Amino acid sequence: MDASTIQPKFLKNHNDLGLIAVGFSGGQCKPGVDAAPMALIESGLVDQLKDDLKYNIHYDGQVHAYAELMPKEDPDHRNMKKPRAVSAVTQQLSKQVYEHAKEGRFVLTLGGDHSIAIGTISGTAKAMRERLGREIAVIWVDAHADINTPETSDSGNIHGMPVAFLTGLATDKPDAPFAWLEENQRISAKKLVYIGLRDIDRGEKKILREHGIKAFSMHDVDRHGIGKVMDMALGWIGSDTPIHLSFDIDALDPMWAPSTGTAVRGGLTLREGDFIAECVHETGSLIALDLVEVNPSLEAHGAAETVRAGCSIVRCALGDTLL
Ligand SMILES: NC(=[NH2+])NCCC[C@H](N)C(=O)O
Ligand SMILES: [Mn+2]
Ligand SMILES: [Mn+2]
Repeated sequence: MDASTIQPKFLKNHNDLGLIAVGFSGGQCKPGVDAAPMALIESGLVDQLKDDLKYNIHYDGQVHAYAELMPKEDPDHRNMKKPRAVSAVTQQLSKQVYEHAKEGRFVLTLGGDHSIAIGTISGTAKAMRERLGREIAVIWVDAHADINTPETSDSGNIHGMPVAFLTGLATDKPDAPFAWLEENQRISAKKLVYIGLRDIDRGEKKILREHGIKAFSMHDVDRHGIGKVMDMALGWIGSDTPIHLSFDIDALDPMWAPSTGTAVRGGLTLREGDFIAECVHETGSLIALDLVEVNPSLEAHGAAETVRAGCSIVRCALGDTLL
């Protein structure tokens, strides 16, 4: 293994990487997803990035639980569960991501549940607008679309809503929890691409259709193969747009990643997941990666395997190659 030979197009220093460990589980109801960053790090991920892939890692050495930000009371708001906690954490995370991204560093965020993407993507979206005057594209790899609005969600879990807030399909009134999210922190629904979908709520299907959002479901992966799907996904984005990759481990089939809160059968193989990450890396446009929803406390016998799958995805996105 050696440092990647792909020249990054939108980063300042080839090998500078900002790492943020987010031990937050408040976007859904199952405890344990907050332990994922430590499990990923303990299994050697950071050392591999440093020693094998030669990244210069900027890491504060903490797993952020944001305990100091937790509200005393957090009643439901528009059917959302723990809205103030998720809002406070994502607002703070957005600033952390922005600080790294505006220095021109790659930003790697280890979650945590997928609600944290409200923080990560808003942070890179703002930084890329300010630093390069560009809008970012988002590749969302997931069994789920996570594009429920508070009103279409059955569960009220905010990890099923981040894309609605990030695209502005959902907004909050002034003084409401998500009022902090500003226009320059949002992304365009036209620059969003999904891969791996297979469990979409009825309201979400309507949203995807009505807004013409580009989505490659498992049906498309079966029909075309992952190679063709990646060509189409990256073709849609084009070669001059910074890419934020948000990877939910439940995109993988539970055979490879059983330890996750909302597992759905019929998913990607581990190789297909790695291949997606490799292809996005090869574009040279990748500026940030989220790895979310690993929950080592679920399906405990499969936890080590799930963590290993997560590490593998991260390494591939950061330029590790088979040969
Ligand atoms: N990030 C995730 N794993 N999201 C699962 C979302 C499941 C369901 N669509 C919901 O809104 O609750
Ligand atoms: Mn999911
Ligand atoms: Mn998700």
